[in-house]
Amino acid sequence: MRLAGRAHSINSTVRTLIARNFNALPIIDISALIQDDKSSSAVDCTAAELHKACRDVGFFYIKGHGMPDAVTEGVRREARRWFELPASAKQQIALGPQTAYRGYQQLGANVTRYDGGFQRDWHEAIDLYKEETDMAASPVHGRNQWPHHCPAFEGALRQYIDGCLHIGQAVMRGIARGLGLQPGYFETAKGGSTTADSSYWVTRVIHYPPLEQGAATTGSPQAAPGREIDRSVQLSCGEHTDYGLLTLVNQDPDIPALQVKNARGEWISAAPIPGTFVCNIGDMMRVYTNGEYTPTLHRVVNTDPSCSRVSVPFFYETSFDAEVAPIPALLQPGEAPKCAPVRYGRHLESKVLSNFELEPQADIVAG
Ligand SMILES: O=C(O)CCC(=O)C(=O)O
Ligand SMILES: [Fe+2]
Repeated sequence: MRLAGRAHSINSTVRTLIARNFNALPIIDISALIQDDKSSSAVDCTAAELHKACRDVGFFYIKGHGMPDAVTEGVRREARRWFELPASAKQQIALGPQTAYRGYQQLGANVTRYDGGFQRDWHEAIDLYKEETDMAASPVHGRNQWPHHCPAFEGALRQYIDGCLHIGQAVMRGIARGLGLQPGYFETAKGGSTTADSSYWVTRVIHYPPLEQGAATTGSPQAAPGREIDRSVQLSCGEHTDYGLLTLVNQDPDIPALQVKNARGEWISAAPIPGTFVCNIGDMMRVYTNGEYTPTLHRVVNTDPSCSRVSVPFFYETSFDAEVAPIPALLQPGEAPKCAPVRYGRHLESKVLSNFELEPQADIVAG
């Protein structure tokens, strides 16, 4: 791994393409990182595993993360109850530009854009973001719309977010170490701040009904005339990469729905494994590593005809204002940066502002 020096014996793009022919996702025990024993050789081994997984797959499971099952299961159980509420109750915290895109998105409001159009994703969700103090600085800055009328759900969510921040920080320290950087690199690299408190975060609580319901509404005349793509396969969530550093996915057991694309174009199942999170790296890691780590396309297809699925992805990010650029120490002598610098918050805004088609859809009844 990096700690022993970085031998670029073959062109890194060629190597990435060869390596990305994965058929399964690695499972990595991160308990040494959670214990934060800086001198432990177990930490070095874990860092090496993370490096290989980020470079060759972009996805991996983590176990030994320390979050009790009661927390991961509790947040999904309370979410499921909340999504069973009548549509009118859920719409009380509806998201839109006026709520800084925080709150409830009804079924089909989230879209995946393709050349020439978009397809509605067949899910409903609650979106929460870190609350920044300067509300005027961004269209996504604002107060969250917590499900106040369900205290058990709100409590479970807050506990879950605290735990995910801790796990995200530990995994990013391992990734930094695997790259041969100081373990705290992704904290100190954040626009001059030196505390983990500057990490931005996003969480999305998602409910995916079985897809049969969705198929009937694809191409409906009420939906954005002329622009919706009539694709034969309705997806729960269309293919995409994530926007930031690291995603942790807490998903319902027994319902394989998350799929990850390998270099041969095959969709590999990231089926649930009890006690684990599925993790993946996002767009910012490509820039930081000058393309050595690339985010992997993934999608969600809930093919179970009888069960809806709940997942609660947590996105552990760099600070909102971070100027993300290839890390000089990761460049080979004479290697030019090929990834243009990007400000994380601007990247997030551009994605969030194009994620939704919020006009009323007369044919879709959520709840
Ligand atoms: O629900 C899942 O398993 C993953 C969802 C996802 O990819 C996302 O929200 O970015
Ligand atoms: Fe994703």
